[in-house]
Amino acid sequence: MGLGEFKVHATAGNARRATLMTAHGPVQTPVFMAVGTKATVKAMTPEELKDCGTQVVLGNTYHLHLRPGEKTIAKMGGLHKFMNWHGPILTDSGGFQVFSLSQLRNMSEEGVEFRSHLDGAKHFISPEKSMEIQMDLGSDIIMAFDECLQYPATEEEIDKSMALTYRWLLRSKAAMTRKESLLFGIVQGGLSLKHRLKSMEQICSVELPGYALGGFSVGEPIHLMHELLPHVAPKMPANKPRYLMGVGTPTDLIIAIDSGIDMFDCVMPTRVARNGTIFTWQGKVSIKRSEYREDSSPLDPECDCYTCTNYSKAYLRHLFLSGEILGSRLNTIHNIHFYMKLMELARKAIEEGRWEAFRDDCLTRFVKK
Ligand SMILES: CC#C[C@H]1NC(N)=Nc2cc3[nH]c(NC)nc3cc21
Ligand SMILES: [Zn+2]
Repeated sequence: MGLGEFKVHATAGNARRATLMTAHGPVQTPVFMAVGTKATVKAMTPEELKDCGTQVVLGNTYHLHLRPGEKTIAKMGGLHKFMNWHGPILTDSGGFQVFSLSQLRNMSEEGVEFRSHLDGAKHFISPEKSMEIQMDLGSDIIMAFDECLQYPATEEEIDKSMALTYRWLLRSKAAMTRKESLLFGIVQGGLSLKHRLKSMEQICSVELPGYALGGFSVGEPIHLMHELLPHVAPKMPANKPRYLMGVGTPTDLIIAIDSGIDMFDCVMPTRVARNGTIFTWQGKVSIKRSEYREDSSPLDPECDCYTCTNYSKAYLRHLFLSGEILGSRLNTIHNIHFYMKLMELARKAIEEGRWEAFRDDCLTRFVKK
């Protein structure tokens, strides 16, 4: 397969089993991508990530630009070498983080001037600067620089923001000159089907190796996303990967795959693991519960991860209550393994013509508790 080629091997309704070829190897989809915002997936080594079935790790332009700086990472051989992760890396463009993390100073056609949330220093990011940062990092999949509107917003504000995001996509494409990298556009439009379809028309009119849906899971009731997805995702180019940004729970992933989404990322499995919430095939487990005080069983009897193979709920509860670092590590290993196993089984179910049954079984299992 050539760089950027997206080959669909099997379908089940809107669900697809495909392969995307990147400069650091093939990505089997549907895929869940582990979030490594500051050049690390928190509490896990790259070897542990690989052992859990991780294919793609996410990095972030905003955070890495502020610290340690993309020029430093470039001098150290690029982000793959710097973090010792030699599989595909996708980097977000910084738009979302500037709007959600920094003290926003000044928005213009040119770009965004903002103050660092770390030290208040002034920075400026534009489509060209975002592309330069992501190319310096050596990213395999580069996200276009988009304007991330805060919701709720008026019709006029949404239209204006979509038009700016479109103009910034054209500038991103012109500035992304690294031939090993794949540039993905980002469809905006909030929760209005009319605006989503209009943004999709604009963004997908630009020839690109992949397209993302942004602007969900930014605080809106998740059922609105579930209702919108079947009307939007299947209308995106069928021969290109579709990436749903920042989503989601195991239930969200199954529903989105059923609507035709191929790629996902979410901080949830790693974040909630550190807070003692464990995803299992029987629903969620809160390890701090007193019922687990002398429970010798693993987190999930149906899981074969390192944590479930070697440790009891009693021990993991003890580590959590004691605030031990090992507790975060073992819980994260399990949650990441769970998400990767869920994607592996989804890929097999689509390949083997069992998707509908697998989908329904998951939705029943995950709704408990
Ligand atoms: C509006 C918009 C938008 C999207 N734009 C870019 N560049 N990154 C994103 C990252 C996200 N993470 C989450 N949820 C945690 N929603 C996201 C949406 C975006
Ligand atoms: Zn496990």
